[in-house]
This record gives sequence, C-alpha cells and structure tokens, in this order.
Amino acid sequence: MSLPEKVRLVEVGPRDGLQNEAQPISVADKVRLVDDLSAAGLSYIEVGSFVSPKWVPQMAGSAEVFAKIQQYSGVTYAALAPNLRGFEDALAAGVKEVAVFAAASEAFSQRNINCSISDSLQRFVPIMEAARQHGVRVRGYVSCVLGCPYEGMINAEQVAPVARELYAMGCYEVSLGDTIGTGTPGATRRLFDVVSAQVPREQLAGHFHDTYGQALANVYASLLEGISVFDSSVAGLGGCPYAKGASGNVASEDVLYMLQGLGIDTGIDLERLIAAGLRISEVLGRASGSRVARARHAQ
Ligand SMILES: CC(C)(COP(=O)([O-])OP(=O)([O-])OC[C@H]1O[C@@H](n2cnc3c(N)ncnc32)[C@H](O)[C@@H]1OP(=O)([O-])[O-])[C@@H](O)C(=O)NCCC(=O)NCCSC(=O)C[C@@](C)(O)CC(=O)[O-]
Repeated sequence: MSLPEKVRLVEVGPRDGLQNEAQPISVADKVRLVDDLSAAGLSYIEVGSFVSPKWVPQMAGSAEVFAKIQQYSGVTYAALAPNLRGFEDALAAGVKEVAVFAAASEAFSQRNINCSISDSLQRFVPIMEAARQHGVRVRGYVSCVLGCPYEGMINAEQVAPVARELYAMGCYEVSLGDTIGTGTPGATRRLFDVVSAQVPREQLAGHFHDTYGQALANVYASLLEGISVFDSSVAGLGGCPYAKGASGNVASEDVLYMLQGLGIDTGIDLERLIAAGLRISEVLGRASGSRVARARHAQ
C-alpha cells in the first residue's frame, strides 16, 4: 500500500495533553494554547471535555475556554462528551463537534467512565440522536487498543467490535487509542488490518501515546496500513488520569517533521507549532516533550 498524499493531524494537546496536569492551568493559558495552534495551521483541535469535574478537575473550565478562543473558519474545535449531560453542556457552549469514548477493556471502561463497555455504548445512543438533531458531528474513540493498564494484552479482535459499534451508531471516524503506549509497529499493523474489516480505513485514526518510545514508529506503521488521520499532542503533553504512568501522546512536532520528510502534506507550519509547544511547556515549567522542538531550540 502506498503512503497517503495528505494527512490530517488531530491536535489533542489542550484536552488529552492538559487533562492529567495536577497544577492549575489558567483559562487564559489554555486559550492562548488553542489560539497558537490555530495560528500554526492545525485544522482540528480538541479543546476540552464536558466530563465530571470530580473525575477530571483540569477540564472544569472547558466552557469558558470555548467562549474565549478565536475560532478560525475551516478549523474544527471539538470536545469530549461521556454522556448526554456532557453533550448538552457542550452544545450550550457552542461546540460543533464532540467525541464519545469507549474502551476495548472492561476494567479500563469501569475506571474511566464507571460503566461496562456495553453500557457505555448504550449511553452514546441518545448523544448520537441529539447530535443528529443539532447537526453536531461525532467522533468515536476506543481506548486500550494495544494494551490495558489493568488487563494487560488486548487483542485486535476485542477492539474490532467496539469500533464497529461506534461506526454503526454514526461516528464518522473512530480513533484507536494506544492509551498506555505499549503497542509496537507489528501489533499496530495487525490492529488496523483486523479492524479495517469492520470499519473502512478512511474512517479510522491512530492515537498513540509514547510511553515505550514506540509512538512515531506506530504512526509510520499505520501509514503503511493506509491510515491518514493521527491524533497528536503539541510538546508531547499528556497522559491519562486512569492509566497510571502513561506518558503523553506522540508529539505533534515530531509527527509533522516525519511527515514533511516523507513529502506528505498537512498544511501545518512547523516553526509556529514548535513555538506553541515551547510556550505551553514554559507555562508548565518543564522541557518540551518534542524531540524536534528540543533540537531546534538548542540550535
Ligand atoms: C462518565 C462519568 C460522568 C460517570 O460518572 P458517575 O459518577 O458514574 O456519574 P453519575 O451519572 O452517577 O454522576 C455523578 C456526578 O457527576 C455529575 N456528572 C455526570 N455527568 C457529568 C458531566 N458530563 N459533566 C459534569 N458533571 C457530570 C452528576 O451530575 C453527579 O453530580 P453530583 O450529583 O454528585 O454533584 C465520569 O466517569 C466521567 O466524567 N468520566 C470522565 C473520565 C475522563 O474524562 N477520562 C479521560 C478522557 S478518556 C481518554 O483520555 C482516553 C482517550 C480518549 O484520550 C484515548 C486514549 O488515549 O485511550
């Protein structure tokens, strides 16, 4: 299979990246991050989550962030919604696209959203219905597609039915999340091979965390499988509050650098993206998790 000519990066830094931060991050800093990312040319930014603040306190100000960001035309600004309440709050905040999130592991589903996989899928049905009524697009996530912090190995055969359900209920795209970053390129290729029998490859995305240093290799393995949408996080921000020890997503800057080297178009300005990542890293008081940013900054 030849490599895709174009790739869409789904920037999840403001949501997946920041949700795990213990230190308070001001609404102004979150807004600045989203605005910097828009200015860098990202066409899709996951801005926040309408989840319980008791479960994920850092996302509590998402409505305010949405109210204050500069929304560029042609850019999608999305939010996570775990239930109808979250969807309604997102709608009230003017959100035009939401993401629902399920898991391939029962234990992770319980820890993350306090219900079974099957109950979570049932919970999404009224969201899909309400979304259709309001013209809101819905993206789907499956977590723990290559491993679970509680159950260990997860087979592609456990992932495929969950992805199929999300697609069948109307998610226009299903992102497969290697939540704890244990996946390797071989397992990644097999995953997309198996899942694409249930959901077309054009409707699948890859979401890789870099805990074991495999994320960029997994993006490349996915490209070889014909996948052309990847979630990534500026400065490699992140982790998951319900996956202890999981590190951030693959850094957007590093994915972009690799894609540029492959001659694949994304429409994103690398230098502006690096600047956005360095700025938020400074706010967080630590070095950027992007190797490309660190290398450029050292020059
Ligand atoms: C799903 C629930 C709400 C169930 O949580 P629950 O406790 O079972 O819910 P409940 O219905 O019993 O409600 C409990 C309380 O939460 C409130 N509540 C109920 N819903 C909402 C809402 N939407 N927004 C705000 N508040 C809400 C509700 O009103 C009530 O308030 P109280 O009466 O106690 O004051 C909870 O488990 C939750 O919010 N979980 C979110 C966990 C999360 O955000 N995890 C991170 C995102 S997933 C991820 O990072 C993985 C991903 C996507 O990146 C891909 C990958 O890498 O794998």
